[in-house]
Amino acid sequence: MIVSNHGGRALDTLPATAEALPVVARQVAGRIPVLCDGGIRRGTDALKALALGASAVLVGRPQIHALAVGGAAGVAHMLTILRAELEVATALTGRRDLAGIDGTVLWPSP
Ligand SMILES: Cc1cc2nc3c(=O)[nH]c(=O)nc-3n(C[C@H](O)[C@H](O)[C@H](O)COP(=O)(O)O)c2cc1C
Repeated sequence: MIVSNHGGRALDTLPATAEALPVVARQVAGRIPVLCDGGIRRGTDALKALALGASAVLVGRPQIHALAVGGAAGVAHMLTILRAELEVATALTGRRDLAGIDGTVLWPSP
C-alpha cells in the first residue's frame, strides 16, 4: 500500500500524506507494508513518516533535482545524505535502529 498524493500536482487542497498516513496505517494494522511519499526532503521527514506508521518512504523530486545537478553521482549523493540524516535523527531520538521508531518519537504523540 502506498500513501501518496501523487506529488500534489493534480488536485490541490487535499490532505497531506502525513495527515492521511496514520489513518491508513491504523486500518492496515501491520497486515501489509505501508509506503509513503510526498515532501520527503530530509532525514527528519523520513523519521516522522516512519513514526506515523510508514514501513518505508519514497522520494520523487529530490531524485530529479539531484540528477539535474550531478547526474547519477548526484542521485547517489542525495541518497547518502538522506540516509545519514535519518541515522542521526534516529540516534538523537534515542532509538537504536529504525525498528525502534514509533509514535512516541513525536510530540505530541498521535
Ligand atoms: C514531474 C513529476 C511527474 C509525476 N507524474 C506522476 C504520474 O504520472 N502519476 C503518478 O501517480 N504520480 C506522478 N508523480 C508523483 C510521484 O510519483 C510521487 O508520488 C511524488 O513525486 C512524491 O513526492 P515528492 O516529489 O514530494 O517526493 C509525478 C511527480 C513529478 C515530480
